[in-house]
Amino acid sequence: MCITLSLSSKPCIGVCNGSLQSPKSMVTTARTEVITAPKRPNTFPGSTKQGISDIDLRVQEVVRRQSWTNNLVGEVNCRKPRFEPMFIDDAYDKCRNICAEYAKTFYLGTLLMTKERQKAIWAIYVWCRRTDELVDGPNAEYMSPAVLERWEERLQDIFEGRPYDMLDAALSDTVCNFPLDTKPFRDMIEGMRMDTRKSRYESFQELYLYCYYVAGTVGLMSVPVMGIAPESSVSAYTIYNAALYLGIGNQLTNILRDVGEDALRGRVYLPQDELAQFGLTDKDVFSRKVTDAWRDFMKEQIIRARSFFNLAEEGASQLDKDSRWPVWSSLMLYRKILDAIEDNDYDNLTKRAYVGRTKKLLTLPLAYTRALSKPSLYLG
Ligand SMILES: CC(C)=CCC/C(C)=C/CC/C(C)=C/CC/C(C)=C/[C@@H]1[C@@H](COP(=O)(O)OP(=O)(O)O)[C@]1(C)CC/C=C(\C)CC/C=C(\C)CCC=C(C)C
Ligand SMILES: [Mn+2]
Repeated sequence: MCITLSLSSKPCIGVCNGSLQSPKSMVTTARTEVITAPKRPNTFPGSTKQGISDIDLRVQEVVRRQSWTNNLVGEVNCRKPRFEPMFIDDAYDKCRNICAEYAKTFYLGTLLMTKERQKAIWAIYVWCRRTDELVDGPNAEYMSPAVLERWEERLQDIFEGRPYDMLDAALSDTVCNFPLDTKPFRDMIEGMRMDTRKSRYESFQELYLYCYYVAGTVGLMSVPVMGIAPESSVSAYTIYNAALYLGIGNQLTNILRDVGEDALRGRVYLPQDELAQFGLTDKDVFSRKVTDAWRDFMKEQIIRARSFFNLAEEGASQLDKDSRWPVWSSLMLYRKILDAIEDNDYDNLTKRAYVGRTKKLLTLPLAYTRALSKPSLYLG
């Protein structure tokens, strides 16, 4: 299946008519519940040994602000367009089909969620996938700063109830049903900008920022939809952090799986200073030879990716019970990719680590069992 990206400023045929553009005033209601000040950790997982950097603080600031959106009920950020019920059902169906086609296992996980939530997650998935396709997809050669600029304007239109096409309309509807904020969406676009400008990362801090932009943001977008379990006693801030860490863990894993493929595109998403500590350079990446130094380097990278999954675990159990299964599935399946890199004796230069269908299917009931576990009282 192909996701069409229509980025010209011409209106799209048959979809964007006047009836989609009727802004309604925004109603925002704050819940009365009081959020206690989160405990401030001394170090963040992205921190260097030298301490907390500007990047950690910037990312944490976004997480803190997003955790406040969870305290909002009603039509947040909503200029509700007057969609015909059949039109909007069709729009969500299209999102559903794309999600089922591109992310089969994850799609299966969404089936347990409430109807409203699954539709919202499909709409967000499609927007993220289309954003990623701008730089990674078949039309990537047309990528330019202007394209991203236009995509960002379109995002604003989505949030203001002026969707450009059907897939956008599903997201316009979603932002009226859940307290979503534009910031993580904008930051994902910023990640695509970064990807077009940069092909090397000097340190883990730089890479951490990239991972936040392209994947941590997905975690932040997902929590307001998935919901926090009413019996959870930890702060929303802690749960949003766990979501951020799951996104980062997924992206780091993705990077480790794809080192060889990325190198063929001239890209190295590995911290240059850490490569140097193991006596390695870009040349070793491009040579596609798996040496002992490479294996030792990879072992450390895998330990770090796993540490993000460990941090995400407790947060996954704090989500609303119907939303936990897809999250546990994603966490457990991505972890298995790291195991597969080990099974390939750390050859991610010429091989793509792969989790077979049987292993995937066996993981789903295990994830389901984990999803049944109740939120613990204390998240250390
Ligand atoms: C339940 C669940 C997993 C929900 C998220 C659904 C969603 C909106 C996914 C969008 C993913 C997407 C298309 C992102 C665009 C950028 C991108 C491609 C990032 C990489 C995804 C994996 O894609 P793939 O393997 O297909 O990569 P290629 O492009 O083919 O190379 C990423 C690795 C990011 C994935 C990040 C997540 C799915 C975030 C997970 C975090 C949560 C759902 C929060 C859970 C909450 C708590 C409290 C733990
Ligand atoms: Mn991609």
